[in-house]
Amino acid sequence: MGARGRMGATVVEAVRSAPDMTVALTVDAGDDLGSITPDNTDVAVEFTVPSASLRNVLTLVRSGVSVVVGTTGWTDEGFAAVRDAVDSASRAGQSVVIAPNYALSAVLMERFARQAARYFESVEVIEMHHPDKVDAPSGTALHTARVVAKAREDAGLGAMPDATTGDETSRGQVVDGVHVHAIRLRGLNAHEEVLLGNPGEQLVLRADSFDRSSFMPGVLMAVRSAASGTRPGLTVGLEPLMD
Ligand SMILES: NC(=O)C1=CN([C@@H]2O[C@H](COP(=O)(O)OP(=O)(O)OC[C@H]3O[C@@H](n4cnc5c(N)ncnc54)[C@H](OP(=O)(O)O)[C@@H]3O)[C@@H](O)[C@H]2O)C=CC1
Ligand SMILES: O=C(O)C1=N[C@H](C(=O)O)C[C@H](O)C1
Repeated sequence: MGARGRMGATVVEAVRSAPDMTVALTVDAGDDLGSITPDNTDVAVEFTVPSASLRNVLTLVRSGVSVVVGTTGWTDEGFAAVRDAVDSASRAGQSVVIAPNYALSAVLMERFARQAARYFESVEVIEMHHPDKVDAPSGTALHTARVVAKAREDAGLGAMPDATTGDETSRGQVVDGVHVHAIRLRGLNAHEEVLLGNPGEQLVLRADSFDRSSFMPGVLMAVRSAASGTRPGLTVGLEPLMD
């Protein structure tokens, strides 16, 4: 799904180049999703737009196909709807993987941020992307902020120091207490920094996807997992597959 888009086209080429995979169908906006069935497709890959992704995934799951999803904009309600649908699916081993970022560098950066969060007073997230991106902040930045906030909460840390008063529009979006800043700049692709601060010291974690090829090993890893049927149900994020 989304085969003519920037990510979709890159995925089509990656699957064509993979020795153990074939492209069954390419589908985009306006095409009939009903053409994708378990008879012609083991795993559908979905990179479309946040407004269409939930509907696409539910349709595919209900038709018996496993799905790997890269589209961003997912909510807890969306995850719950997909979890229910795939758990009550009739085909054994059917699965859905939804990950905001398939680049190994970004997944590892988030893991390191989770490990580090408990040791610092302050944490902020900055994401930087190409200006053709429709959503902000990025799905990855939202996910990172939630993961960091959870790690801080688990460690018993309170609110971060911030003396800002009055108009706070310059302080970014606050996600579970973590400030997230979004930059859109021609020439960039997909980049994220997590800044962690203590009195007299700073740790900067940074992941750069210079090219969409960076996402392909993770996408193919998720496709292989879904095709194997060894991890039925919903998996959120790539990290559980890497472990
Ligand atoms: N998880 C990850 O690792 C990554 C995730 N992403 C995410 O993937 C998504 C796609 O990004 P990108 O490829 O750059 O975006 P593009 O805009 O280049 O591609 C989106 C594609 O989806 C198509 N589309 C739009 N609506 C529908 C619909 N209802 N059903 C089927 N197809 C539809 C568009 O068609 P048309 O142009 O005709 O409207 C287009 O071909 C974004 O949410 C982005 O954040 C991006 C990179 C990595
Ligand atoms: O739209 C993009 O380009 C990207 N989207 C994903 C996101 O929103 O996190 C992943 C990556 O940042 C590239």
